[in-house]
Amino acid sequence: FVQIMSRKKAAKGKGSSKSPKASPSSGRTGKGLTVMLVGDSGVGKTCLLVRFKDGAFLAGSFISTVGIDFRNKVMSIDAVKVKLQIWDTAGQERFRSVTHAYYRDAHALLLLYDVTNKASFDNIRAWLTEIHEYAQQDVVVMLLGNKADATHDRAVKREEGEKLAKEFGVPFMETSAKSGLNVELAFTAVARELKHRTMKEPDEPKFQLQEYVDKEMRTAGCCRS
Ligand SMILES: Nc1nc2c(ncn2[C@@H]2O[C@H](COP(=O)(O)OP(=O)(O)OP(=O)(O)O)[C@@H](O)[C@H]2O)c(=O)[nH]1
Ligand SMILES: [Mg+2]
Repeated sequence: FVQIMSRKKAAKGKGSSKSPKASPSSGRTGKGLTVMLVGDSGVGKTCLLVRFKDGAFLAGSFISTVGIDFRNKVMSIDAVKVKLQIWDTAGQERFRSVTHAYYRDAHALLLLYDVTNKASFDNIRAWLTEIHEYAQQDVVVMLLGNKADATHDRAVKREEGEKLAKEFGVPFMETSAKSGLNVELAFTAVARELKHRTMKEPDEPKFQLQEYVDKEMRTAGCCRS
């Protein structure tokens, strides 16, 4: 198996996990929780990750990810440190077979479409089929409508995203890598869900991901960023 890295990472080589070899075989063996970003090319997966990791937005020219890229981030959830290993996949069709190899080791998937690109939304069904085929049955999936800041170019209504998510029984929210809207929340929500699963007390009620997300958004007012 040949490791392919994005050009950006190859050039910079900083901030990424030291050993991408840890995957795909050891995703469930103490390497932390693995969260994989999937969705069409250009929907903003890399930007979402960079926003989450570095708090910055990559404006300017679009550098499409080649193969797969890795970033680690430690989060503190209820005073417990949770290590997330985040896999940023290439959305381009020609890298699909690379991505397939990683699905089974992912604990959570953030599935993105671009609210300004109807085709990326229409492809969500195909992505869900692919997930069903390659990922673990108990994988946590969350649907994200990214680029929510781009009001003038919007092509997919928030309600459409909500409806699709409901149909497939997955939690949903709109995000923006540009403004930062819900970026932290998206990762926190899946990390919480995964933490609950691994450290479950016998009497503890099941963690309700969508309820948590809705509550967090309410308490943050209309525009959490
Ligand atoms: N307005 C706006 N633009 C965004 C946002 N997120 C990403 N973009 C832009 O969308 C383009 C694609 O972003 P990327 O993050 O590189 O897309 P990707 O999903 O990683 O694409 P692949 O690596 O090819 O799969 C870039 O030009 C970004 O500047 C967002 O939240 N709002
Ligand atoms: Mg990318």
